[in-house]
Amino acid sequence: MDARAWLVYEQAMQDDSARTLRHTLETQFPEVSARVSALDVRSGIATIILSPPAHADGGDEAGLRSRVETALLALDGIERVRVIVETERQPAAATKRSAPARAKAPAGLIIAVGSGKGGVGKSTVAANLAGACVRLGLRTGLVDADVFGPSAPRLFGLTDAPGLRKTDAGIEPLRAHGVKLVSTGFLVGSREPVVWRGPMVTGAIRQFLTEVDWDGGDGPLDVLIIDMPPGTGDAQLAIAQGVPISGAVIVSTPQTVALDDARKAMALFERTEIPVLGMIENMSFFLCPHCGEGSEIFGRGGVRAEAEMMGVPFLGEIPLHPSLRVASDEGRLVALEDGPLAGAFERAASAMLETARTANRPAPEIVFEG
Ligand SMILES: Nc1ncnc2c1ncn2[C@@H]1O[C@H](COP(=O)(O)OP(=O)(O)OP(=O)(O)O)[C@@H](O)[C@H]1O
Repeated sequence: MDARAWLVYEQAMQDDSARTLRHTLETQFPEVSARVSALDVRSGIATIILSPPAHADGGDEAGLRSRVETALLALDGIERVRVIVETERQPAAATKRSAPARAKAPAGLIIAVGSGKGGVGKSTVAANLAGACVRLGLRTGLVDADVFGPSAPRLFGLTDAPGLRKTDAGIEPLRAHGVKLVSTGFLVGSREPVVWRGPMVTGAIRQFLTEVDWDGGDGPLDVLIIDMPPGTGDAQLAIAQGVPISGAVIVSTPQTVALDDARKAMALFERTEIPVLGMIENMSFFLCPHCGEGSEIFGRGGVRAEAEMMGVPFLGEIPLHPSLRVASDEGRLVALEDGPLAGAFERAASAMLETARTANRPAPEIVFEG
């Protein structure tokens, strides 16, 4: 099966699982089914977003959630169930949300990291670019905006984290490897649920960009990286309207199928007037963990050629290396360790920051004399 056929097959399987899940809820938990505002199944993980319970006291919400989880876990192909319950917004917060959203920038530079298709390593690269920024001495934050497939808890070793809290100053980010971060992955199991309302994808992103206390007394962030969700442009629109975004970085592998999709991702950013800062080639070449030799198995250089063709900067190449996958699974950032991968991420991050700073520098004022 070629890569495209595989993706079609995978999508069909996901749709099938989502249908089975929906049917189970409708037949076994009609009261829950009526409250589903979003449902998604990906890689065996089911995410269900529920609107708030009808009664103010919530009834036995915890018991209900646990019965739903048990029933869904019994279904074929479901390995984990995440139930997120929205809570009603306070009137004051609602007023704040309708105020001009572009008022306050959460960081000096805000950089979205996107890709055309899943599995090219976008989240791994985004997390390690954040790590490289910390290594460069910058106050760094990361928004994991992939609502249905959050990766930050795993990549930052925070799968058992207690969950996000909301204080008077705003949502308190978690912290790992020197990076402040928020993710919907931290909402599940949260003891004090974050107030959550509105369409899930755009609502979550807007809230993460405008209601998080990134400063927390440490000073404002220098750079905020947004790990973008895959999609049709809703997320791009949400960030474009929410904050003064510096630009987007596109991660791609060198294969033709990935490059085709990267081009589409670029078009989505451009449509929402987010400048594309450049492209990064991930899994550029295989770096042998034994001899240190590189083998160009996927056709290294494809992304550089694509970037040149599209007229955007090429920001760097990250080799395919088993230690990167191992570190990611163990919640470590290779960008903060020693070795060739750290060097590759540092070079890519420096190029990204330089391009972002140039793109955000105000044009020189020309004064005509006489
Ligand atoms: N350069 C690399 N070398 C080795 N493994 C890598 C590399 N980049 C990513 N990986 C591994 O590839 C897998 C996919 O990476 P990741 O989850 O970051 O992709 P993604 O594009 O964000 O996918 P999705 O959109 O599906 O979440 C992970 O197991 C990750 O550890």
